Amino acid sequence: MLLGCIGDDFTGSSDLANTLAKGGMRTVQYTGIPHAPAAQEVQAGVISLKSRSIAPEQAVTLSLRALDWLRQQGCQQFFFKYCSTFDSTPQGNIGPVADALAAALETDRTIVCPAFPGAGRTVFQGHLFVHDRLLSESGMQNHPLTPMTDPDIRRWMAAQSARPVGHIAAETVFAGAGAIRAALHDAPAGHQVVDALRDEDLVAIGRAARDLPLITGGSGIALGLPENFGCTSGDVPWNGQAGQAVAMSGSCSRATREQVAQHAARHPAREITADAVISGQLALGEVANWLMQQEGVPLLYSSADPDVVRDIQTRLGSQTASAALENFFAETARAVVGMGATRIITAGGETSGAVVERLALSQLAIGPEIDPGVPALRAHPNLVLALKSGNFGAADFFEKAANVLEGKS
Ligand SMILES: Nc1ncnc2c1ncn2[C@@H]1O[C@H](COP(=O)(O)OP(=O)(O)O)[C@@H](O)[C@H]1O
Ligand SMILES: O=C(O)[C@@H](O)C(=O)COP(=O)(O)O
Repeated sequence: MLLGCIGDDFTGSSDLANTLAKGGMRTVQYTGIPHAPAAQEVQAGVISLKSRSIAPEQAVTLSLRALDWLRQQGCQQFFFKYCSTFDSTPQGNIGPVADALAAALETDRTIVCPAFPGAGRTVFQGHLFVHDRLLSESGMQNHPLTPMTDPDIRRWMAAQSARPVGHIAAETVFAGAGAIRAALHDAPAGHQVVDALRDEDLVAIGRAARDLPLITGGSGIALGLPENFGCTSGDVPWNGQAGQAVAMSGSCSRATREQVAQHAARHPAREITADAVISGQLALGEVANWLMQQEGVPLLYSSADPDVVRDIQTRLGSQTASAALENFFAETARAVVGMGATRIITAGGETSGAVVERLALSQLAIGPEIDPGVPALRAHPNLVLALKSGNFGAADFFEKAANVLEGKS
């Protein structure tokens, strides 16, 4: 293994694995820290953790254990993947995990770059934009677990990290890999937030980061990495999977809410609420049966508007509401797979993590891209998945994913 990656959630990890696989690296996504060595042919290993919204010290412990395993596989470079909308709180977990990984790798400098222009995320003057809005006005200020209320990544990172936070500005990035490498070399020790507006900026940053032991960022920054290892892009093979498809959405992000509305107009869809789950009104077996009996691509969703989420969180507490819903989706996924569902589509990082952990899948092979940042994944000969990041995908994502998983594009 050449490149060892640690993703702080499952959708983000599949996003990164997608970029590396498209870049020609033989990539595997591991669900949690593997118990056995990697297969010999794997060049990039992406360990998915559900560490974005847990206590910082737990996230650090898990990430260091993942690092140990990746080091044992012989990796030459390490990548800490977080969200392109920098999902975190002033306590973490990006800063504490980046600090701990840098300390373990005995490196005094690394880069911080959530940019992903293909999905509309750019960093300029140290500020993160989602399309033409600042992060804090993009809808991410209403995220149920990690509301992003400050678009200045230097300030948000500095709140979380014990290390100094610097900045490499767009003018330097536009001057190319040599200029970025020199800026990294001359910068004082610490984390450098790097501006990036275009894919070519990310490729230049990737080239400049060739000798850094640790890189941190969104999947965009991985665009330039396969080339550093002599890999060139190629087609990702896929055998379609027939059988029952089931979609589940626990994401309340803006893009997902649109996808849910569009899907519900054409396919069977059923809403669940935290109240119904917690009060025990909702019978898991009945919901699973309903999903398995539907035609088309049935969707189970809790996705709701910010005012509805705020009301539930005020009454129940955000952790209680999230845990109840994540657990219900995970148990439902286990039930429908037990009943023969072969294509599972989930929306939302935490939601997807809960589902994949409950399905006890050890690793996922990377297939073709469904929409930017979302690959088709094969868990085993009878089960394929798509794990959609909350804000990714076109309005018809669920139907499109079911088709790509089936081998119809
Ligand atoms: N209606 C709702 N009310 C409160 N919390 C919700 C609701 N629907 C989903 N959630 C919770 O919000 C969180 C959404 O996070 P996640 O699944 O990571 O989505 P995203 O990828 O959009 O961030 C999950 O913990 C989920 O259980
Ligand atoms: O970088 C991204 O935006 C994604 O890869 C990602 O991490 C998304 O996380 P969720 O929106 O929580 O699914």
